[in-house]
Amino acid sequence: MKHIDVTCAIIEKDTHILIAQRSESMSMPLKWEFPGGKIQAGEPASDSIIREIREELCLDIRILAPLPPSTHQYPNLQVTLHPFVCTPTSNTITLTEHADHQWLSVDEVLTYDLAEADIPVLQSYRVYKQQEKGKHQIKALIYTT
Ligand SMILES: Nc1nc2c([nH]c(=O)n2[C@H]2C[C@H](O)[C@@H](COP(=O)(O)OP(=O)(O)OP(=O)(O)O)O2)c(=O)[nH]1
Repeated sequence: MKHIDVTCAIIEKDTHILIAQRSESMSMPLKWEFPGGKIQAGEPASDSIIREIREELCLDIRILAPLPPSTHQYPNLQVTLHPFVCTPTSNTITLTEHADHQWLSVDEVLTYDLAEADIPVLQSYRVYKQQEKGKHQIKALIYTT
């Protein structure tokens, strides 16, 4: 069974995150995903995601946090996704491979036809956001007491 390691970016802007639609000529045509791609031999995952987002979206990003890797078994392929929560550091998106992109709330993302491997990634992103919210509440408590 073929196994690949793939980085993907959950790019945040305000309260929305970006998903991209795979083109008809890609594998898993027209599925929606977090943009990214295969990690090259010897390449750190954090370098891979910055390279992939530059190549696919012509966008510069800064990594805010890694999320836990998640492995999914497709019928003929095993994919381990290495997700990173990111913020854009440049303004314009130009798609070089994908058919479309959308900025959406997490609830809206769930209504799109996502690649199956991305569902657990979205769940860990929800957990991450809850933890971040908790940290901010603790900080606010410390500064107001
Ligand atoms: N980039 C990305 N790929 C994903 C996600 N979820 C998911 O199952 N995949 C799969 C789709 C592809 O099989 C693989 C990523 O490889 P890739 O983006 O380099 O795809 P590709 O079309 O170049 O691959 P290939 O089949 O042409 O070799 O991982 C995701 O959120 N982001």
